[in-house]
Amino acid sequence: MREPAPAKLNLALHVRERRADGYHALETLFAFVDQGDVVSVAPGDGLSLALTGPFACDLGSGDDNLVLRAARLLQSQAGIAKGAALTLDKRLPVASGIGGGSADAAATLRLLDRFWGLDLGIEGLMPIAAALGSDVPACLLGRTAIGTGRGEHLVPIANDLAGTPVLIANPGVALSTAAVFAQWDGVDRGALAAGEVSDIIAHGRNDLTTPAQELTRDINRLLDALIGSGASFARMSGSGATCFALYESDVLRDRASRAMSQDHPHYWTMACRLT
Ligand SMILES: C[C@](O)(CO)[C@H](O)COP(=O)(O)OP(=O)(O)OC[C@H]1O[C@@H](n2ccc(N)nc2=O)[C@H](O)[C@@H]1O
Ligand SMILES: Nc1ncnc2c1ncn2[C@@H]1O[C@H](COP(=O)(O)OP(=O)(O)OP(=O)(O)O)[C@@H](O)[C@H]1O
Repeated sequence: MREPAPAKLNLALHVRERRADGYHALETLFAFVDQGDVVSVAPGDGLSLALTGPFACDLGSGDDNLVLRAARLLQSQAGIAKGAALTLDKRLPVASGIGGGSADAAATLRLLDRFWGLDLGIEGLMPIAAALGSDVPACLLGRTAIGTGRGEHLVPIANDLAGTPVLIANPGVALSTAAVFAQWDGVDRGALAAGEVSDIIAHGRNDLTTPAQELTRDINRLLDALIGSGASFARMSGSGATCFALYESDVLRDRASRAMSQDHPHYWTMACRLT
């Protein structure tokens, strides 16, 4: 049994306030693409995790892996002692702003809900997701949505840009989410616009871009390369350093992808579509 863990994008991310609990109040437009990690499960005694895929070497398969944390939390919340032999095919770069770990945790919850026959559904799994991380509820829902609070209050929205060709690129730099938030200057630059996804993006920002750029100059270089590649739009996702670009056609996107691999051979790229 397998479950996709699609990459998450923050099409816009407005940071409004530093809260007393150390988190930041956000307004963000979450969206997903048609590619990402994959979590699969087979019968097993106890809980175990095996890692495969291009980024397996950047992660441990120990207790702190979000797949095992999600499985353990679900086991204890459901009051069951069933086992699971889990495999994570790690295709997304780690600590890169596209929610890889959050997507894996969410996919694990959906997968084990079926595998263990718990039938909690998305609604029943939501509190467990929120306990695992700010992005896990959005990844559990897996639909275009406006997120508020620390990202866990979600309102789904129809995506007028569904199917749009996307190129996602990372300069090969891992950024700590906490370190990027710590660089935010405390200035509230205003709410998300109302309207369709395309309106929200056009009038939106990623307020973590400048903080992330203070930690790595590669983001400026990557955004310039994407904008110069024929994209109709480019922005950083989450706390970076991954950026995404939207294209008017597959041909333009694929040409940009080839140019990026030639000009920046050490960058990681993924050609995909908004869902
Ligand atoms: C940047 C985003 O990816 C945008 O969707 C998320 O806000 C981050 O979500 P995440 O990686 O699931 O983050 P968590 O694991 O919950 O938190 C990691 C750290 O990021 C900071 N953090 C996270 C979320 C938030 N709303 N405010 C924060 O200040 C906190 O220092 C926290 O200790
Ligand atoms: N399965 C996993 N995949 C990725 N990271 C994991 C996983 N399990 C634990 N982690 C840890 O979680 C941290 C954040 O990883 P993740 O890839 O979710 O960050 P991110 O892409 O910046 O996510 P976000 O956009 O939600 O901030 C990493 O430092 C990593 O060590």
